[in-house]
Amino acid sequence: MADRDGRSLSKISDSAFNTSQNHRPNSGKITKTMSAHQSTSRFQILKHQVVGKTTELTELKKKITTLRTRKYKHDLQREQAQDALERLNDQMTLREEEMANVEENKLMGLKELEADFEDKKLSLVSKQNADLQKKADEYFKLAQDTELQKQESRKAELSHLMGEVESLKNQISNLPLDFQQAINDIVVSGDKNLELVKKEKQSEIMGLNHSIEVTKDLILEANHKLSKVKDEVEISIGRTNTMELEYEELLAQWKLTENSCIDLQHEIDSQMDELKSLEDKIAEVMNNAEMYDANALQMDDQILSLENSRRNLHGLLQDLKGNIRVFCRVRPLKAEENPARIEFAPMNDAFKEQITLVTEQRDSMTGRTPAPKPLKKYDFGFDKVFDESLSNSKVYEEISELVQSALNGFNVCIFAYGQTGSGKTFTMSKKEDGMIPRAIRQIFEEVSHLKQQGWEFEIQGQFLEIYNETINDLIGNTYSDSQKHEIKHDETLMRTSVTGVTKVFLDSPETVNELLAKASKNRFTASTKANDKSSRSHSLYIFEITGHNVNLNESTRGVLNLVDLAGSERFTHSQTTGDRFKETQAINKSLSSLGDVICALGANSSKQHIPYRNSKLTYLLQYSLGGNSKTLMFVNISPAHVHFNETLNSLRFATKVNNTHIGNAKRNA
Ligand SMILES: Nc1ncnc2c1ncn2[C@@H]1O[C@H](COP(=O)(O)OP(=O)(O)OP(=O)(O)O)[C@@H](O)[C@H]1O
Repeated sequence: MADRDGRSLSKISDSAFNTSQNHRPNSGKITKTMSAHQSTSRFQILKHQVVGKTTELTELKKKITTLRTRKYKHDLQREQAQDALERLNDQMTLREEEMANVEENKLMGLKELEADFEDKKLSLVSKQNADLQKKADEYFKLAQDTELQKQESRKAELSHLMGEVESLKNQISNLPLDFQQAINDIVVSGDKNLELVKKEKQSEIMGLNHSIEVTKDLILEANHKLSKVKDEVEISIGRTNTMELEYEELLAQWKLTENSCIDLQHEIDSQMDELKSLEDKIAEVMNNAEMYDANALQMDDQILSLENSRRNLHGLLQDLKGNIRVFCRVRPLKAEENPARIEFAPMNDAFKEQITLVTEQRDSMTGRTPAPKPLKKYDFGFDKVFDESLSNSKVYEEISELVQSALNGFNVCIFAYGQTGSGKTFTMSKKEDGMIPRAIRQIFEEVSHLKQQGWEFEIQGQFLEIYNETINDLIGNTYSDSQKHEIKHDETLMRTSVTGVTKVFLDSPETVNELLAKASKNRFTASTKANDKSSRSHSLYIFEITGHNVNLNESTRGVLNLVDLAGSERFTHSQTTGDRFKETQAINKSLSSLGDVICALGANSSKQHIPYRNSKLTYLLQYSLGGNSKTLMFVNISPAHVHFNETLNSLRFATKVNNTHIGNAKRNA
């Protein structure tokens, strides 16, 4: 209830109570607990960050391991490919060597064959020549021997010898032919042998050629495989290069990551330190909080008792100010109005604010001011005087305590009194700015504030008007002049109700504003039908506020009546008959009844009859005008000189009200 206290006691100077409210230990406890909560939530955030960073680190490590495995596999493949290449190179070298050997063998075989053939040929020829020579030598020797023998027996045997020689000659002639034949045979057989050897060697050569062809095919195949392997090796080398680049990139990335991991680790470490110190602080705060909780319980009791004192002090302050107060408000002169104006000379004294009406003494016949200008002054004193420069917000500052009283369980009546056009509606109902919208906002703000201190409030509203002593419901679905609404009083509970008038539960300023708009629309519709009736009807906005506090075991019920009265102007000649006369009569009756009731209440005699029944207005407000209530009347006045008399009358009526002192107000039970 600090605001309640603050607001109600702000007017009391040197109020140590107010100061102690602002520094009460309970608020300290809340601050420390909040700081403990903040530390805890900061700790949670840091923890969350640490978990996130650790996960990131693990992911990066996994990625690096995968890449390392991939690199290792590629390296292995590359090495295998290089081995295969080397093996193929070796095979190829072997094959080439084999092929060279085969070629060499072939040439050597051929050379051997040729040499063999030549040797055999030469030995055969020399052998035949030697045989031939030998035979020739033998035959020559034989011939010589025979010659010698024949010389002896030549003659005898000449013929025989001659025959024999002849036959021998034949034999000799025949001998070379055989011999030739034999040589020929030997050559033919040598050739045949040579052919056979050749054929043999040729078939060997063909076999060798075939194996050379096979070897060539193998070499071709090996070359083909080799180029394939080379291609693969090229690809593999390309891949390896890419992978090496990738690997280097990853390595750089890994380095960076490692660095950021290190930074992160540092950050984590420092955050962990921070967390640790926060945890220590939290533990300390929690310890303190427990201590504060214990103190808080004690404080709560003190607050409850202070709250009671505050309420009593607030009541006392209101009593000191008097239960009926009058605020005078002067509206600005309108542009379209005659510039001739009443002069006001406001001045303050210790208890009242003074307003002095200064007017020229005019000649009643000519209406002109005779020279020199004699001035006439009328002095009035009210609780407050607001000059035309003051805004509604300034005015509201002065009434907010009264509105607060309704929440504290008092009946409050705030009237706006004055002639038509003097600023009553501007003061009371101006959209969002008037006393009614401002009071609504304050009530709902206070209700939500007091909720924290265990107060639960219920607000109900009735919006109605009194025109020609007839009550109309301004927010019912069937606004109609003909509908009869009766005022009922419960004398035991001191409560008033009006039959058939809509009573709504109000749960937000928005709901109230919607209803105010509806009420104003209904008034406007009716006023256009009935020749500006709105100026000649009283509009009443009644808020019933009930509250209960379980902690204090206390209940309150206050009624806030906000009333925009009908124009207070007197009869004019044009109003002596017809509806206007009736209207004016009804307004005058109700306004003078209001004055009479207030005066009777001020007479302060228990036996004094209070004429509530003299008008619907006073009868309806019976329980809100008595000693149990607080009343504020705005007297709205115009500065236009043309309204001088009405202004004077308004100020006189207000003075009558202001001079009344009704006993101390009591809260409703
Ligand atoms: N304090 C003010 N500052 C500026 N303008 C004002 C002020 N008071 C009244 N007015 C203006 O004066 C005119 C008359 O005011 P308003 O309608 O509030 O008078 P009223 O007394 O309620 O009249 P009625 O009895 O006809 O309802 C309006 O145009 C209003 O805007």
